[in-house]
Amino acid sequence: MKLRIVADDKIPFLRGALEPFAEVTYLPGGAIAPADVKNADALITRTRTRCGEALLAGSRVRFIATATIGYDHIDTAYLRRAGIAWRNAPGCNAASVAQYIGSALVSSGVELCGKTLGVIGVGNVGSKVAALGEALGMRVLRNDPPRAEREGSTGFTELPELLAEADFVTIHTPLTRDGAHPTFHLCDAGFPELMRSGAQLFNSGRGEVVDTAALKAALKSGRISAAVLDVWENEPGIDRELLDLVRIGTPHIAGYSTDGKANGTAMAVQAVAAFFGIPGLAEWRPERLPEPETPEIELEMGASVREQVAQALLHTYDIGLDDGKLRSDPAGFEPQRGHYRIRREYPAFRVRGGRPETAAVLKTLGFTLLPQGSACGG
Ligand SMILES: NC(=O)c1ccc[n+]([C@@H]2O[C@H](COP(=O)([O-])OP(=O)(O)OC[C@H]3O[C@@H](n4cnc5c(N)ncnc54)[C@H](O)[C@@H]3O)[C@@H](O)[C@H]2O)c1
Ligand SMILES: O=C(O)[C@H](O)[C@H](O)COP(=O)(O)O
Repeated sequence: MKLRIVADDKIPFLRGALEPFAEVTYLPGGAIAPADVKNADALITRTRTRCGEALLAGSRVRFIATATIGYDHIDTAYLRRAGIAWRNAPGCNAASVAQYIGSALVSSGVELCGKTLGVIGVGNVGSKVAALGEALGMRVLRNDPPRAEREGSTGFTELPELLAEADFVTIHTPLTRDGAHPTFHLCDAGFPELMRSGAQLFNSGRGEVVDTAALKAALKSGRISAAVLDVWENEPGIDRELLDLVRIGTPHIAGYSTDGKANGTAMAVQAVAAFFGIPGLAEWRPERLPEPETPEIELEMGASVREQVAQALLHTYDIGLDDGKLRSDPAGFEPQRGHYRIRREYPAFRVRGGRPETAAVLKTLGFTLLPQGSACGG
């Protein structure tokens, strides 16, 4: 008998991949109910399907693949008890989040070179964000107590010191509520008090890592000068007053590059194939990603290095577009995610005409450099 798989209908590139081997039912992630999964062997999910006892008790599900990095929607303790195996997609959209942070930084209007970037949570995403900061000429401080415990403290900074020194603080931890270093409300009322005056706070980890009331108070008092939020407590019912207070607010799309989505889908398909012993899918990937609308960037002659780098980064990802859409329709949080545009990462773009220093930065970030005056695509 064919395998039965229930999959979230908003996972791009998935349709067709497993159909030769399985009967696949596509459903809206947030609406997947016990009756839908009762006779399924496997689920392929996103963050919108809460995978715990309420959904899975009495089902025949043996495997869950989530096409996402985060897995706080999965009750791993229950799955262990129930004998259900699971996989996430580590690193799949890390470069996408770094692209998001790149646009958040260059759109701040601040001269970044020489400023300090504090990265909290230095895993797949945080490491890429740290590398981006260094490519932009920033001094980078890294805070990651679990890593510091495992690897030794060299290269890591204690949180109070990071907060005292960073001009930009960016959060990239998972959401955890127990263990030695829980992150739930890591940014509480005391956190802004430790931040350097004039500093900005970015959160693209999980909304619940930041206490909404504390952040609102800190923004109102000016203790934190500006915030960029991609993730929120209680999504999609976000706090409208907080949205009004932040410099940039987006509907949890930092990881939504087309490349990141394709990676997540590929890792989920490969995980299902490995678990059930399906042949021929160990290297499966979506065939070809759509090209960016305008893959070539002609940098403005005479512009400064800072302006040219900002032009290139914002060309690949215009963060203001997502901010504008959310502000004009905060209730459209989920539809804006569900119908997200094609957004390619830096390596899908070719640049021409930059200053040598600009070219060096963009090359480090993965852009292709075109010689001056070369033919299209040449
Ligand atoms: N906004 C988005 O679209 C988006 C996209 C991808 C990931 N995420 C979120 O970002 C998180 C991080 O992703 P990742 O791929 O880097 O995960 P990861 O597991 O590779 O890295 C997380 C790091 O955080 C560290 N950490 C844990 N607790 C900490 C604490 N209390 N203080 C400081 N550091 C701590 C861990 O040691 C680890 O190194 C995910 O769990 C997910 O919730 C959001
Ligand atoms: O954890 C992740 O990978 C990201 O937060 C991801 O962008 C979540 O996307 P979703 O499953 O909510 O579409």
